[in-house]
Amino acid sequence: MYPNLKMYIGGQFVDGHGESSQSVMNPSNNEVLATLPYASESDLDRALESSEQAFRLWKKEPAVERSRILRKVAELIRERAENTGRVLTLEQGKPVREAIGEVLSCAEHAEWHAEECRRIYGRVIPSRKSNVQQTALKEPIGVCVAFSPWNFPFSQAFRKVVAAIGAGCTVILKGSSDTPASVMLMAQIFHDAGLPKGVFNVVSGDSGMISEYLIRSPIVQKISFTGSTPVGRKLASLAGANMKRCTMELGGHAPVIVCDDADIDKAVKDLVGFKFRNAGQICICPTRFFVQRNIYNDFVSRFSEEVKTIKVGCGSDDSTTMGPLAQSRRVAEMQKFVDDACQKGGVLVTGGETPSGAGNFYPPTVLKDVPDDAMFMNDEPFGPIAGFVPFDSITEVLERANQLSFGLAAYAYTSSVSNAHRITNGLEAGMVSVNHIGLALAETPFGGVKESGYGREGGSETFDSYLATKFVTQMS
Ligand SMILES: NC(=O)C1=CN([C@@H]2O[C@H](COP(=O)(O)OP(=O)(O)OC[C@H]3O[C@@H](n4cnc5c(N)ncnc54)[C@H](OP(=O)(O)O)[C@@H]3O)[C@@H](O)[C@H]2O)C=CC1
Ligand SMILES: O=C(O)CCCCC(=O)O
Repeated sequence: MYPNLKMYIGGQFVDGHGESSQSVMNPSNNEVLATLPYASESDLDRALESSEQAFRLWKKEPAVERSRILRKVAELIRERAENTGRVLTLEQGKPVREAIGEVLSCAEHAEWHAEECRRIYGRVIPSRKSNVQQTALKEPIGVCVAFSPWNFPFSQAFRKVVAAIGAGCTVILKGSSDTPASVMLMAQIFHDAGLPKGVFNVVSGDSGMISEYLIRSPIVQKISFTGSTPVGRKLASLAGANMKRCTMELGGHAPVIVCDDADIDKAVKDLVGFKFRNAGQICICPTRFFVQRNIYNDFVSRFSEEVKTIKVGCGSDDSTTMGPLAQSRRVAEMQKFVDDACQKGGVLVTGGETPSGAGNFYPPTVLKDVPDDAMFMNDEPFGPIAGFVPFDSITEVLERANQLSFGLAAYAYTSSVSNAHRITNGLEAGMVSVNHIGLALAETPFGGVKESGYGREGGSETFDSYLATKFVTQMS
């Protein structure tokens, strides 16, 4: 089931020539799945050269042809979703239904970009002289490099690749070392859809060496990264020093505001479902739960009762509703968040204890009365922990929700139009969802503000960072 791992360079699936190697682990049992190919500098040079050569032709490829290939990609994604999802679960751990859903969502991303890439319009600007024609052209910027994470190993990589290719750019992808098969199977789909060689390359190995080498290359025009804010800061600095354009999709610490006039049943169902999806390893995951004081205790107990229905287990088991954490190091991290919150006065309501045995399992955990100085309320837990605090007024809760340097997603539940208006206008976030969980669709912009990054993926903004505007004025 788990494939033999290769890189994809110049239209061929190849081994790495780097000296080191690394095992890819199964998070459900900590067993070795495969050995990760390690790129050498010469491998990276071949990826750079093939991308640069391919760009010379791909940038002139008519949009209708780019669109046709992306539609074929969507078709192949749907055909291969079951197998791709099951492989994704083996290396990342999420329940197989979630994994298949992640892969299928990329068929929608492919179709969105197939439609939108035919609407990359320039414009004619009325000139001051009758014999002068002024036009603003949109042109693909060139060879791009994408660094994608392990939490949504297929969809977070796909968002970058499909936008670059749809815009007429070429792209070198370095997926997470923990989840390499997902991006290799993605390369196979683009290959089988007839994408010309060199338009899409996949490399793997030492993240630090690869990013340093590629970002310093004069061939590369842009980078896109999804991952932690500390790594994002490092890559953005390197990109800045080398004058590369950047898209940064970084960490988050989403506040949830539940007003006393909310539909409690719906809020509990929605929020438990999304909080513990992917074992909470989602950058837009609801994390700090602010609940209005007069419904606080009732909400916490109803939320916790719902949490107890979650079935933790191996992602390949169809009855599992929450899998393990992707890496073993994250289990100790979770315990640190819980112990610190409790030592500082927080109350453990359910979960909160590291189980024994194989696999990176950690129970869905609910904390209440979490003090502001707790690690949990300041650093991104990126795991299956919900922390509750009461609030009294909208003014107070907006101040607390905006307190952190993160600004990715935020949520609110209220039946009051004026509360919804005040909250959506008052929150410092790139995305706000009110009375439902409605983010990360192909047709809607995805991205953050403050230290959650910049740039947008998806929506009508999706090609912006892969295009340059050329102004042409011509006297006849
Ligand atoms: N915004 C998001 O969607 C995501 C955010 N995160 C953040 O990361 C934190 C924990 O994940 P963890 O993996 O431990 O975090 P890291 O910051 O160590 O790694 C995050 C990602 O960045 C990559 N990476 C690390 N160093 C470099 C580098 N020098 N050059 C290029 N890529 C690099 C990693 O790839 P590799 O594994 O191959 O080294 C990994 O995919 C979470 O708390 C969360 O904040 C994580 C995933 C997704
Ligand atoms: O956490 C991220 O990297 C992106 C979240 C996407 C969520 C989704 O696709 O449903």
